[in-house]
Parts: sequence; C-alpha cells; structure tokens
Amino acid sequence: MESPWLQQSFFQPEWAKPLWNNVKEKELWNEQGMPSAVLLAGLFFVVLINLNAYSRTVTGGKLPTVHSYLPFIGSVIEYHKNSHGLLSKCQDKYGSAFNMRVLWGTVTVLCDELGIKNTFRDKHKSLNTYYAHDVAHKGIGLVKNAAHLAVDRLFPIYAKHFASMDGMTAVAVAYNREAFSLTTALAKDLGDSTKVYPLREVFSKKIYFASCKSIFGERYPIENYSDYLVVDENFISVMTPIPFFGGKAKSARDRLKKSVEEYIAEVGKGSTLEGASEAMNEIYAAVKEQGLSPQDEAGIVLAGIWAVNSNTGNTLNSLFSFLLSDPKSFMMVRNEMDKVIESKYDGKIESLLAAPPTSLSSTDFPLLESAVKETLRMIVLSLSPRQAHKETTITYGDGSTVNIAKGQFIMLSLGGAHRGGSFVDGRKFSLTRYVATDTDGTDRRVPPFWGFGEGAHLCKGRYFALHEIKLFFILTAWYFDMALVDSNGNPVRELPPFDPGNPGAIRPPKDLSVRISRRKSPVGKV
Ligand code: HEM
Repeated sequence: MESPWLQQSFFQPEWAKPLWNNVKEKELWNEQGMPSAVLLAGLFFVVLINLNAYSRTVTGGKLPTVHSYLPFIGSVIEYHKNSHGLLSKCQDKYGSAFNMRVLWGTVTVLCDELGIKNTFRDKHKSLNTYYAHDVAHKGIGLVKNAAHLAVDRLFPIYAKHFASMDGMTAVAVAYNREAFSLTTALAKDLGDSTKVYPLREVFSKKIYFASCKSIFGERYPIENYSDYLVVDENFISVMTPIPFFGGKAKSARDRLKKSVEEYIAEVGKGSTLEGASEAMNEIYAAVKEQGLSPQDEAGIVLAGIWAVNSNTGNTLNSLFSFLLSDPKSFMMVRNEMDKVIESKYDGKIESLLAAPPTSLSSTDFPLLESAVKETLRMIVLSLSPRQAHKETTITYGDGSTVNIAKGQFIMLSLGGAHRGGSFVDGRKFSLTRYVATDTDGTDRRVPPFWGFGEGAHLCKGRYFALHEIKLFFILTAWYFDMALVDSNGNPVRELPPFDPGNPGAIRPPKDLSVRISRRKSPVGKV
C-alpha cells in the first residue's frame, strides 16, 4: 500500500486559492519534480531571493509562465513551504517546461527526463553553478565571492579523495574505525536493555561524528553538532539575507563558524591542519594559498562541512525509515549482509571493516546498494540550479527546444522525474529497483538515477557518501535489533508524511524514533 506521506496536501493559503482555481487536485507525486543537499538543489529558493541578476531580461523562449497575482513575490512563498507540491501542480497545468516568476525575474523549470539529462550534460558548455555556490558560501560560511575558489580549485580535490575507490581509502579506513567505535559504545551502553532514541540521535548524529573525525581528526569539536543540526535543518533561513529572519538559525551558524575558526586556530600549522586527513589538508592548503582572513578560511571550511554531512545524514535517517517500516525489506538486506560476513569474512565484522572500500560494492551488496539509491530516488526533490553564461538551447519533452538567454537561470524538478515518467510504481519504495544484476548474473535494466546528479557537476563525494551510509547500515544491522516507533513508543507500521519544507530533499518527521536493543541472533556479536 502506498505510504500516506506521499499524499500530503499542498500549501494553499486562502489568499492563494485563486491561483489554483483551474488546477485539478491530483496526487502529489503524479506529475513530476550546491554541493550537497542535494545542496545546490535546496539552494534554489535562496538563489531566487538573492537574485539581483534578475533585473536582466531573461525569457526561456515561449514557455508558459506560472500565473501569479503577486508579481513581486511570485511563487517564492509556496516554493519555500513545499517545493515539490508547487512544481507538481505547475507541471500538471503547464507541462514539463515552464517559467516561474520570482521576485524580479523568471526561472525556467524543466521536469522531464530528456530536459533533465540535457541540462546535466550541457553539451554546449553554457551553464554554470557559480551563483548558487556564492549564495551557499555567503549563507553558511559568511564568505563572499567564494564560488570560483570552491568550484574550480576545491571541488577537483574533493573528487580526487571522495569520488574514487582508491582515492578515498585513507579516509574510509579512519571512518570505519570511528563508526565501529561509536557502534560498540552504543552496544555497551545498552547492555541487555532496550532503549528508545530519536532517529537522528542514532543515525545522522553518529554519521556526523564519524565523518568529521575521519576527515578533520580527533580534535574536531564534534560537540558543535547541535548547532550544525539547527543550521542544516534551517539552511534556507540561514541563507536568506533578510534582517531579523531566521535569527535562531543564524545564531547557531555564527557559533558553529566560531567553533570551526577555533579548531583551525588550534590545529593549524602553516598550511596544514594537524591530525586531519590528507584530503582535508590538501583542501586546506588550497584555501591557505588565497591569503584569506581566519574568518573567511573558517567560512569556507564550514561550507565544506555542511556539504559533506547534510545529505548523508538525511539519507541515512530516510534509509532506516523506509527499511524499518517494511520489515521484510529490512530482513532481506540484513540477510544479504549476514551471508557476506559469514561466507567471506568468517563471521567477523572486524575483517570486513579492515577490507578495502571496494568490499562494500554492489558486487557483494547489491540489495544494500539498491536500497540506498532507492532511498535517494524517493527523497530527492529539486536540484541543480544553473545559470547560462551564454545563450543556449535545451531539448526536452518530445523534442521541443527551449532557448535559454545569457544570464537566465534553470532549475531541474527531479522529484517528479524520479518518481513519475518511466518509473513503475514510482511512488513506492521498491528495494530491488536498482539491483543491476539478476541472480543468474545477467544484466538488468535499471531506471535513471540522479541522486548524485550527472555530467560535469556530478557529486564529488559520491563514493565516500555511499561508503559511509552502507557501512553504517552494516554496523547497525549487525549489532542491533531495531523497530521504528512514534513519539509514544508505538510501532510505526506506515510511514507518516515526510517534511516537504526543504527544497533539496524531503526529511523524515522529527518525532520518529527507533527502539533498539543488542541483537539476539546470531548471538555473541559484541
Ligand atoms: C548521500 C549523500 C550525497 C548526496 C545525495 C549528494 C548529492 C549531490 C548532488 C546531486 C550534486 C550535484 C549538484 C548539481 O547538479 O549541481 C552534488 C554535488 C557535490 N557534492 Fe554531493 N552529495 C552527497 C554527499 C557528498 C559528500 C559526502 C561530499 C564530500 C565528501 C560531496 C561533495 C560534493 C561536491 C564537492 C559537489 C559539487 C560538484 C560540482 O559542482 O562539481 N557530496 N552532490
């Protein structure tokens, strides 16, 4: 049965009703859909209200424009509340490409597979992501004009260390160690008892700890997690340059930045950070070359911390939400894991942890890999704002083309494309959807997957991200028995609606918890 959270209603204030008079109410997912959060994605709203570039004439060809009675606010408010709901309605009414007026300009939205693929592939090399990265660095790190440094200088270093199996070996080894010690500490703490923890406490918080320690070293102040969480959950407010708006989140951002600045002051020796990974040291050395102030250095490092952690934490929380609310799927993935550990590692998880990162690949863990990709497919909303630095055309739909003028912004509505279009039962979580090989070894056709983007801006941390999430699943499922419960401790049989108020990816409700105890069988795990 389809989860009710897929059927939530749109944000429809009374004053906005006339906008939608002619739009028939349909199921939310019927129509369609920087680094990390699906970072660039989520930034779109912020890009919109930051756009002074919008005073230029930009059109997007002869596309229909979303009707709005509020020309200066356009669709911004609805987008902020429920980006996917708004884009779905627009796609329903206007088709798979349309323009949306926002404040003083227009953005072209593409919703179908061909338009999305062609925008990602950008064969005329006309589109860039600088504006969005400037907005992110300014909002998260309070650093101005950092996009060229980030995109041209730092991202290739991220790619070298986090988007290749060999390149990420050192960080993965450290990550395995940290994740293992956090898991065994929880197991010891539990003893023979059963406890209930908020979902985020068991998953996203721990992945933050393990990832930050493995990248930044033992002296990274992980106690800044509570501020990080406030910033991450309110990143739209943090990036919105309106005075008195998002005060609590902005204060958390200021404290978080201060803690990063203090960390750098403590471990920084010339252009190295003592105790940090080789990857972080290479990134830091490139930042150091710029001769920035300590505050700006900290701001750039902080933007990176957010990029590294935001999506992984949310994906891990969502993965466990999907799997624990469907015990059959959970058992299938756990059985796959048990078999691999028994047959290849003599029943010793420590041996798997000591193996190179390739040991977690889809060859041995096809179901787990598919579960992570399927989770991303289900939660991704819209992403990848692009700006044209020269005029270009993009083919979409049934072969139509749209002209994109120089300066024009494009946004991809991935939510619907990922769950509608060619997807069979696209609104349901299907564990095996991305299993690429049948049990007899023959290749299967898997549907498109844009959880990490595509083309030149494909995620530069994707291998590490997959490793982090898969390893965390393995450790947790090996050591613990778990059940998803609500705030009263009652078992959750159907997932409640996810929170749509983040334009990058939906998030599980905050009151979901996990009831956890040490795994009884096979015995003697700890
Ligand atoms: C589940 C976790 C993650 C997801 C879903 C994710 C998703 C994405 C997506 C969709 C993009 C492309 C945005 C666009 O098209 O403009 C992206 C870009 C990027 N990601 Fe990730 N990401 C994840 C984790 C990470 C991690 C762990 C790192 C670093 C270690 C990272 C570093 C980056 C960087 C540097 C870019 C910018 C690439 C570019 O513009 O050239 N990401 N990510």
